[in-house]
Amino acid sequence: MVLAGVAALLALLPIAGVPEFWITQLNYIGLFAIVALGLVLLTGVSGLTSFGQAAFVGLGAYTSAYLSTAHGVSPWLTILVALVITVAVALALASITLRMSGHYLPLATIAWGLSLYYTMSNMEFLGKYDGILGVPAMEFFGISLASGRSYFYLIWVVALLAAVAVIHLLDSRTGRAIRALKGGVTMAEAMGISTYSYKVLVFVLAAILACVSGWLFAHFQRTVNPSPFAISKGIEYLFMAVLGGVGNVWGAFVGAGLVKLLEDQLQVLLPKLFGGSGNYEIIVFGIVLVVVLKYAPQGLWPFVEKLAGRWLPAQRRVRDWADAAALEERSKPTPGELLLDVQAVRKQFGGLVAVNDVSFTIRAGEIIGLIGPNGAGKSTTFNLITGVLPLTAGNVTFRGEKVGGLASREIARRGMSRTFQHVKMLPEMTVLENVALGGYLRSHAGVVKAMLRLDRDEERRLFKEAERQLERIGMKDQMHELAGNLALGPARLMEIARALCTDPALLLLDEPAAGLRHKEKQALSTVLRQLKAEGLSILLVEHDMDFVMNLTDRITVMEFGTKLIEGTPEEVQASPAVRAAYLGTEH
Ligand SMILES: Nc1ncnc2c1ncn2[C@@H]1O[C@H](COP(=O)(O)OP(=O)(O)OP(=O)(O)O)[C@@H](O)[C@H]1O
Repeated sequence: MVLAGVAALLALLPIAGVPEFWITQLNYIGLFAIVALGLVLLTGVSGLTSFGQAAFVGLGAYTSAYLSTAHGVSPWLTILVALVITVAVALALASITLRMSGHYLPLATIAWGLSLYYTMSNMEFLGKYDGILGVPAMEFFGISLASGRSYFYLIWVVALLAAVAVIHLLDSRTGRAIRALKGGVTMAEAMGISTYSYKVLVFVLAAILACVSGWLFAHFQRTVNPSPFAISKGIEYLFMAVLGGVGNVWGAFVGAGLVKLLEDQLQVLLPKLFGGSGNYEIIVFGIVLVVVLKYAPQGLWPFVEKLAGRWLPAQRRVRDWADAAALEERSKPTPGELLLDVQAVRKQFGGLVAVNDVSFTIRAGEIIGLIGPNGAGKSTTFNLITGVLPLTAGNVTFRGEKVGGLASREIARRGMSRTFQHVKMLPEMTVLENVALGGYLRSHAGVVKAMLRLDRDEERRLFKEAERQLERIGMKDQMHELAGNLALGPARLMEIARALCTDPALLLLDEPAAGLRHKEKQALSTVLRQLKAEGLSILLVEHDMDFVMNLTDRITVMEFGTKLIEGTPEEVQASPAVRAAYLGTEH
């Protein structure tokens, strides 16, 4: 509704006598916003910082300018060539840079941003620093788009369509996978998501958006030269995204608008103030960026949203999945069947043997406890089974298949699902959406389907399943709450619902009772008992002896990386060795 209103208002501007100057400004804002939109996806949503987007704008602009001037190719075809080149370059750069972490990635983006800029600037056939003149205007079914007023429609139709496509994408199976990138790779991979593939995907999508903006830019300016594609412009694009609110699609528009308007004012004002000419506005931008990062790290969009919230009702996901078909389920193991066989697994961290040839088995329908004092090697064993850590030696067989050495997402695909000692979730998503992330491997819709909203049937099925799992653990009433607002107890339960949403054959819980209050522990215990009654098999890594004693069928006790004893809770409780291990005395 609001979007339709904004679109209608924009459509009226060129015919409502708005001065040419403002139409030109709005054209630039639309062009910049398309690039910043890519940065919202890349930096805001996925946590990958790029200073090099201007180079992709240049690729789009130069490809179209060259082909349309030197070879007379229609701009409607040049965009296809530009996109092919951009995707190829983005894939090549992604393969080199996206495995880098920390500060190396932004540094690498500066490096290739500079390389592409100087490549474009030194090509004879691209006119070197003079660039290409006489780029033809576009036509749309015989209508000339030579004037800024007519071109305005093309720019803003593309910008708004791109925004809507990104909004649709973010609210989809793929979007949840992309959003999971920011929460670290371990959780996403445990849900079956190939984090590297999704990083490449957002990188390519951001490059495509920059390329489209460059293509539009070339036929708007009708001339291209290297300066708008320099690294300083790349920094400015990032500044727009950060200023507007890098976590939100509309932040890209707010940021692009503010930076463009501010830049124009400052370019007039500052030389008057300081005398002489110079890019003084860069200094002001730098200061503003520091202030924004310090006082409003989410950018300005949240303020706009808060203001708008006074008049517009808060939007809640419409519960439209009541009659959706259930998701398919995997074949379940028969009770008593050997489910997990851990055979002499070993993990060495340098000279430290954290797990020393530990073996145990789990049969379908059992709850098995893995306990031991701090540092005994429980979590490491757990990570070896789930593929988070590679085995130094030994093997793990799951449902008759060797899984030792597989990536954790491959193990998840085979029906093992886990929770984490320190809850890993996406705090800005609702409880329901977090749980739906667990259904990733049970669904298929990709980027294009999501952008075109052709994934709604599957989404309804996913949300129905997520709601069912929340109901199973008694959290249905909280499904619309933001996950970040949950207390620790409900957050741990939410993780269990997310793991259940993967339709596991074996559920692995890493210290689920840690940090819980007595009442919360009781609630958790009830849920786990109920899951067992429903036939689920569970491996429980726990520190809390009492919690484990009342729940499990069998217990394996570890100490200093080795298996101390295995037996029923009664046997373990009666063991002097276990008591000594917990009390820290000799045995
Ligand atoms: N990545 C790592 N690098 C080096 N040492 C590690 C690593 N992870 C764990 N360790 C060491 O391995 C040993 C076992 O740790 P682990 O976390 O598996 O124990 P735990 O039984 O789960 O303990 P807690 O109950 O405190 O979580 C500890 O001595 C720990 O310091």
